[in-house]
This record gives sequence, C-alpha cells and structure tokens, in this order.
Amino acid sequence: MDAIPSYLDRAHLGPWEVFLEQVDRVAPHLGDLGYWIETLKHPKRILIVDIPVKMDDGSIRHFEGYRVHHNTSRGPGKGGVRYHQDVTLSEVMALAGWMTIKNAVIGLPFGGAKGGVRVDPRTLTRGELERLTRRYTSEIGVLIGPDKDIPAPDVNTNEQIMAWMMDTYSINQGRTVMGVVTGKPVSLGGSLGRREATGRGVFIVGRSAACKLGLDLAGARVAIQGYGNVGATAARCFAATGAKIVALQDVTGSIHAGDGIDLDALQRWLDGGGALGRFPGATAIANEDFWTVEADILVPAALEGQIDRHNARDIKARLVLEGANGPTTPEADDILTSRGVTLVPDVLTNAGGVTVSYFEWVQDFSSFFWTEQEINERLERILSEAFESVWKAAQEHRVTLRTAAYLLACRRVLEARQLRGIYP
Ligand SMILES: NC(=O)C1=CN([C@@H]2O[C@H](COP(=O)(O)OP(=O)(O)OC[C@H]3O[C@@H](n4cnc5c(N)ncnc54)[C@H](OP(=O)(O)O)[C@@H]3O)[C@@H](O)[C@H]2O)C=CC1
Ligand SMILES: O=C(O)CCC(=O)C(=O)O
Repeated sequence: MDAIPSYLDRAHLGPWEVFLEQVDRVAPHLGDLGYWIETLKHPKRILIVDIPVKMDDGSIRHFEGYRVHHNTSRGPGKGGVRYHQDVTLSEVMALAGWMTIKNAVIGLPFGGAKGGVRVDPRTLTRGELERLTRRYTSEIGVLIGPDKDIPAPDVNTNEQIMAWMMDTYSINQGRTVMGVVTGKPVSLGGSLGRREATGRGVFIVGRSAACKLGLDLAGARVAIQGYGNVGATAARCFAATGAKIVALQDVTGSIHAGDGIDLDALQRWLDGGGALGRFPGATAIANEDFWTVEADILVPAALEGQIDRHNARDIKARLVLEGANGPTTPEADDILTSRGVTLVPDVLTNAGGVTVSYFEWVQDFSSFFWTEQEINERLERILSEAFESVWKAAQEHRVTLRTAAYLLACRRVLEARQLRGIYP
C-alpha cells in the first residue's frame, strides 16, 4: 500500500488504516473522479509539536501534540481537538480524514482537520491544563486561523479550553480573533446550541433513520456507550420523545434498566460525584454485556474501534447510530450489514456539532448572532436533507449508508480537487 506514509509505524496503522479502507470501498463507484482518489489517502500536512508544561510542583513535563490538515480542497481545515492519554498520530490523521468526508457530506465549505494532545487531562490541575492548552495553541499557531483551520471541542475538551485557545491565538496576533475556534462560551462569540448540537444531531438523524425502518421512537429501547457531551445529550433527546434509555456505559462501567434509566436521577448522582457505573437506580452489568443488551437502537458515543468482529455478531439492535468518530471497524461493518442491521455512519450522524460550528464561524464573521430557535431549525433542515441524500444514494447504488455518504462526499472533494488542479 503506497498510501502508508513513512512516518507511521507499519505494525500499528490503527484508525488511519480504517479510513484508507473506507476510501477504498468507495473508489469503484467514483467513475472518472477516481483518478484523483489518492489525494484522500495522503494528508496535506501534519504538525507534531512538543508541549513543555511547568507543573504545579515545579517540575517540567513534555507532552506530544498534533494538528493534521487532511484536505483543504473545499475550504479551510475544520475539526476538533482531543485530549486523551491514548492519542496517536494515526488516530488524529483518521479523525482529520473523517472531517473531510463529514464536511463534504453536509455541504459545509470546509476541509478536514483535527488535533490532539497525548495527555490524560484528569491528572492535571486547572492551572496545568491552561498552560498546556496555551502552549499547544501557540505551537500550532502557524497552521490555525479563521481562514486557515478552525479547531473546536472533541473528547475531553470544552468551552473553557476553546476560550483559552482563542485568547492565546489573539494575544499572539495582537488583536481579538473570535473566529479562530468554535465551541467557545456564548459570552465570547460562541453560538447558542453548539454545546448540544452533536447529540441533538444524533437524534435528528436517528429519527429520520427510524422512520425509514418503521421503528417508532416512543417506547424504543436505546443503549448508549459514552455519557459525555454527545452521549448524554443524545440520551436526553431520545428520552424526550418517549424512548427508553435501557443501557449506558462510560469508563466507570456499564448499567442496565429494562424499563429505562431515570436520566434526572442519574444526573443528580453524577453531580454529587457518583460514578455512572455505580448508579444505584440501575443494574451494573459487565462491559462486554453492554453490547448484547436487548435494544432497538445502539449509539456508540465514546471512542474508535468499539464495535469489532468480536461483538458485532451479538448486537441485538436494528439500528446503529455512530455518535462517536470511527466506532466500527470495517470487518464489523460487514458483519452488521450481513445481519441486516442498519448503520448510519459517523460522518453523517455526528455532523450536528460541526454544522453549528459553521454557524458560529459565520456569526463571528458578521458579528450578528442568531437565536437558538434559528440555529436549531437550520440544523434540523441541513441534517435532514443530508440524511435523505445519503439514503437515496444508498438505494440507487445498492451500497451501505457509509459508502453512500463517502460517495457523495468524495465526489464533492475530488471535483474541487480536479477544478483547482495540481500546482505547479
Ligand atoms: N463533542 C463534539 O462536538 C463531537 C464529538 N464527536 C465524537 O463523539 C465521541 C464522544 O465525544 P464527546 O462526547 O465530545 O467526548 P466527552 O469527553 O464529552 O465524552 C466521552 C465519553 O466517552 C466515555 N468513554 C471514554 N472512553 C471510554 C471507553 N473506553 N469505554 C466507554 N466509555 C468511554 C467517557 O467516559 P468518562 O466520562 O467516564 O471518561 C465519556 O462519557 C468522540 O468519538 C468524538 O470524536 C463527534 C462530533 C462532534
Ligand atoms: O465542531 C467542529 O468544528 C468539529 C467537531 C469535530 O471534531 C467532529 O465532528 O468530529
């Protein structure tokens, strides 16, 4: 495979290899545009930075950070920043590639980018976290900017971290540059609705998919892995339509309640410092049993590679909604397809976040801010239309929803590539 770059350890290709395989699966459907397909297998630029941080005890620790521009044919790079102890270059490359596809599926005028720092933020004090964030922002400052690459939140990053990033970039520029990141606090040029947008989008897309399958959401049983920004919001949206959240999982464990978990009681438990895995209002189950619970809808909303060949055969749900990026391996994709399970891919299901990030970027440029109702109406319309296009393409080409989404996206990206040409 000449698409494997020399800087990746061939033995540990990880998520980037998954992305390459997903691209390979769409290639036969691209016609003449297939001529340009290699462009998607080669990230445009990669920056690896050293982040020295003075710790509260006076010592200095070094962290490794990344920012990857996968493709900018359709506009500036766009994608979140992840803080996690297991972040790798392969993972950030794949996440950037998925952003290219996601932005194109939705029709946003962005390319794909992503960043990450290999750190467990729970081990840092607030001061250490701020210093890490500011140094990382300064180090990647050559790549980011409102018309170059606009970071946003992802796993373990939030509005406060975006505020520090915006402030650091602005200080280095000598002027306030609101539009350099999205997912900021509303009081600092953030958009209403951005915090909930990804989980809300999972619900909007899930509702459309359920409708196609004749699955009534009232009373539907939903299992969700990950109870962070995406998983918790999606759970609330599903519960609000009468669906039952029958199982949840986070790093502290898995819980089950056949009649539905009381989300308000769970929130009070979490606010009081309780761990989800020990919530007294549900039954604790083994993590591996989470995947086999009786459910109609399964929402992986944590990390990559969670649905694999080991658990895909036992999944009971008819509908899998990928709230996380890359939660399903290609092998598991095939197993689910052969079992008649409908899977709505990450690049569509979790695109609500970047869609409202786009709204935030537009609002920052114009310094004119929309109401939450305007934002949610536009989000609903854009995601529903994108879902219909992907569904239609899947029927027409007799491919999975993932390949259909890649088909629409790759056509847009490669057409832009073709029109722009190669310089020189
Ligand atoms: N935030 C956003 O706007 C977007 C996020 N996404 C994707 O959604 C996913 C979740 O992101 P987000 O909700 O923002 O992240 P958060 O950091 O808010 O939440 C992550 C959740 O996943 C749980 N988790 C982490 N590792 C595991 C594991 N090994 N097993 C079970 N649960 C685990 C965490 O548990 P604990 O809290 O106990 O650590 C937490 O509940 C990621 O794949 C992300 O890339 C996609 C689009 C946009
Ligand atoms: O809001 C954004 O710009 C990007 C969100 C993101 O990282 C993602 O969709 O995976």
